[in-house]
Amino acid sequence: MYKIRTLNNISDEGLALLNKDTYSFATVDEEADAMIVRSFKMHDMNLPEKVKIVARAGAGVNNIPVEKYAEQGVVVCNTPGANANAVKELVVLGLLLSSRKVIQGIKWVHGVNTEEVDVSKAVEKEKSKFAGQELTGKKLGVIGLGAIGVKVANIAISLGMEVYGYDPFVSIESAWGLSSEVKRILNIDEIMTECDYITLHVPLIEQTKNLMSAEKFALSKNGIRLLNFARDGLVNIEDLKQSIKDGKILCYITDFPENDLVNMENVIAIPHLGASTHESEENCAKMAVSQTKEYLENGNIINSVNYPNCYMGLCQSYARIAIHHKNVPNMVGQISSILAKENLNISDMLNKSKGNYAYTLIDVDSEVSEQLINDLMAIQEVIRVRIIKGDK
Ligand SMILES: NC(=O)c1ccc[n+]([C@@H]2O[C@H](COP(=O)([O-])OP(=O)(O)OC[C@H]3O[C@@H](n4cnc5c(N)ncnc54)[C@H](O)[C@@H]3O)[C@@H](O)[C@H]2O)c1
Ligand SMILES: O=C(O)[C@H](O)COP(=O)(O)O
Repeated sequence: MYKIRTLNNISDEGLALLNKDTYSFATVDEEADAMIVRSFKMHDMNLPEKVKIVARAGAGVNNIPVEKYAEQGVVVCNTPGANANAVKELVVLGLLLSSRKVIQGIKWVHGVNTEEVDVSKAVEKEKSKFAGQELTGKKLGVIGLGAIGVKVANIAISLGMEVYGYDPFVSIESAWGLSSEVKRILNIDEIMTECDYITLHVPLIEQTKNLMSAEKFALSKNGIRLLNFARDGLVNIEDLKQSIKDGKILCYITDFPENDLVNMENVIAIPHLGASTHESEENCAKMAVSQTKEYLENGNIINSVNYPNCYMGLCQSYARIAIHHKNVPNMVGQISSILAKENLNISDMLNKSKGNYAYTLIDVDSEVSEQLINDLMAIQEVIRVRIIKGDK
């Protein structure tokens, strides 16, 4: 029986995939074999040793100490693309809200004193205050062409925008999905100088902190619209405030409100609703739960951000040995000589690495002794060893 701990509300449709004969819910952290999380900040948490996998039902993993967990032999996975459509749709709304004074107009309508004023007449008098601009023909810069950036770029093309895309690490899959009408930009400064609208779709990592700062705003035209549906921390808030005052930024629309921005003119702050649709929550939860099951039951790693993806299907031998270790030379040699010493026959094997960490899956034809597990754990670079019962 495996115990699952949820650190945020996770969609019931996803949790329903946890069959009751094999899974139950942990009420305290210490009981958990796996944790399923959305934006709960795990950095200050002491992760109990029993936890083997953390599944992020969503994209961003900056709330999880990914490297530290790798060192503890804990797999962290996310659900790439599962909420991309929901975010894309909100970005379209962001483009429109930053172009048309709809929010200001609605506020004005709600403020009309209908005891004294005929609103239908007042509308025609006042509406000129709320005139905006159209998207068609304007230039949009998309920074980050992953699951979300590609969808945003493509829909902007169909809205008649001229789209500039910047992503020095774009994947082949993303490149295949991108409209050929998107102009590939190799230097982010060109996005700043050319575009009327800029939208951010990169992860928050050390290299992207303060990606948008005074130096970049200095390059932009006056009156641009900046959309941030990716993360706070990507935009330097002090520099942003100054650029709004200077008229460089006509509208900053963000999914990540911060105290300094909440009541600022020309800022539209949304309470982190990018992924909050029924469909996206269901998609993310189903993916996170399936990946958790695959790892706990079969040792297979899918969509991991700190260990290599590794898939050997179901174990059709006697048992499967799953070994988390450092990515250093001679690990496979050391592991297989321990198996040979115990006269254990290998029927299938996979070894993969990602950065400083590696993972080896070995299917064996007979029982794995406690001694063998201890011998494997005694290898200095081995972090965790798990035995999974096979079909035979
Ligand atoms: N508002 C929300 O609710 C919401 C929902 C989902 C994701 N997000 C945020 O959006 C981010 C992107 O999500 P995604 O699903 O598209 O992720 P993704 O991993 O599919 O795409 C991220 C892209 O950013 C690119 N990138 C990395 N560093 C870069 C840099 N310095 N310059 C330019 N490009 C760079 C990568 O190559 C990749 O193509 C997530 O990391 C998360 O922070 C927010
Ligand atoms: O990175 C993400 O997937 C989004 O920011 C969504 O976060 P949430 O699951 O907390 O809504």
